[in-house]
Amino acid sequence: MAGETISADNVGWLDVTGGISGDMLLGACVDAGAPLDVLRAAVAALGLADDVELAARTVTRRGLRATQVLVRCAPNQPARGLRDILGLLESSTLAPVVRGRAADVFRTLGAAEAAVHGRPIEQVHFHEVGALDSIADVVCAIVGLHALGVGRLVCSPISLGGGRVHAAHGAIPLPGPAVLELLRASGAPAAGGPVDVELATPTGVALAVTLAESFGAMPLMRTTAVGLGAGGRDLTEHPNVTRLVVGQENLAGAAVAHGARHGENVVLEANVDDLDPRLWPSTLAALLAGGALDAWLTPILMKKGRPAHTVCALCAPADTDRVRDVLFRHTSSIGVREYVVTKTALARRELRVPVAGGQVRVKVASSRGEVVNASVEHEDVLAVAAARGLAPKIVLELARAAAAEHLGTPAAPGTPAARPDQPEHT
Ligand SMILES: O=C([S-])c1cc(C(=O)S)c[n+]([C@@H]2O[C@H](COP(=O)(O)O)[C@@H](O)[C@H]2O)c1
Ligand code: NI
Repeated sequence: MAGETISADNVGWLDVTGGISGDMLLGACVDAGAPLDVLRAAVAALGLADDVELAARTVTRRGLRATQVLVRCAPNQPARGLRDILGLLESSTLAPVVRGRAADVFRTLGAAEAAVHGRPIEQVHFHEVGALDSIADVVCAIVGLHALGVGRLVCSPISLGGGRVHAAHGAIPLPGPAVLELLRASGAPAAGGPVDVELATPTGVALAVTLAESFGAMPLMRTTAVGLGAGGRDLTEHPNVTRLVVGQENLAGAAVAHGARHGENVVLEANVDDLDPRLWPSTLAALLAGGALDAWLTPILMKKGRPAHTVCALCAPADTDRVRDVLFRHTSSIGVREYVVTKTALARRELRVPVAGGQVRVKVASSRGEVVNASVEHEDVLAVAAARGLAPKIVLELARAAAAEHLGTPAAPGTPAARPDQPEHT
């Protein structure tokens, strides 16, 4: 795994309406095509090859074929806290990206346990979670997703189940305290039921809320692989499986040709004719602070000939509730329209160009492999201008010219044909 280059061009949709645990996600990855040997190599990279054995078998759950991954561990393992687990990851030869994501999952879980038990995170005991099988589950699920090329993960709402589970400290009500805290902290959508057994474990939920970029329905994709990971039980009412759907997001021929990515966002909007106009700037700022990717105002003429504004906010589906709350809190509107929009985003990269002794970032966008836009980061222009005592317009022109020279493109509009002389200053 060490030093391995991982391609992450695919999107993954995790259907956890049948529940999620660490080993169910692992089963879904293997079922979707992640080679078991790659996962075993990850265990070896952790230095645990002698202690953890992975096996996979085909099972049926409510008539559905699925893969169950069995993680067998050497007995008499020491109790491990967050520091031990992070140390294990740090001293491994796993790829840095895998180490980092696994550490994120355990920190998320540690924070939830700390909150639930009212202890500092360093003193948290991971009860069952600290066992080797959970460490293997987390690391191998992350490696499995990477082996499938999943760069972006979307997750369905989580089915939690219900009833009680018998754990180290006795019977605990479900959803368990750690799961509830993970849900509270992440804002992930979840519901109890539909059966009275534990469908979502702390490790499974920590993986979902840490790795998923957003929650919702299956995103627009061209499906290339489907994997079903089995839980331990074949319930009579409900298939106890986690499903993983892997696919390509670059759907439309045009988008593929442009090297662009599709994504789904939500637009929330309302027509408002009675808000004190001095409140609009703070409203737009609050929308952005509340999670909106963009927020804007359009002057309109409303019914009854009233001059008014349409306030719009664009956000990720997972942020819709928060952004809607801001709209209601900051405007006088008592209703909001919402619709899902798709977006084609060109491939982009960041360039840093030296300008007047400083550095300015430039966002370079390409279509069909050709650079079509180079956008200078204005905050950097202002910073360099302030540091060097120059007018921002001079720094902007220098940055555009430097970017054009670096990219071998004609100077962007607004860039002078010849570079202005570097002003002297002491
Ligand atoms: O033993 C205790 S105290 C205990 C606490 C909690 C909390 O939510 S706090 C949960 N559990 C149960 O342990 C297993 C762990 O599953 P993993 O797959 O996440 O390791 C699960 O059944 C939890 O509900 C135990
Ligand atoms: Ni606990």
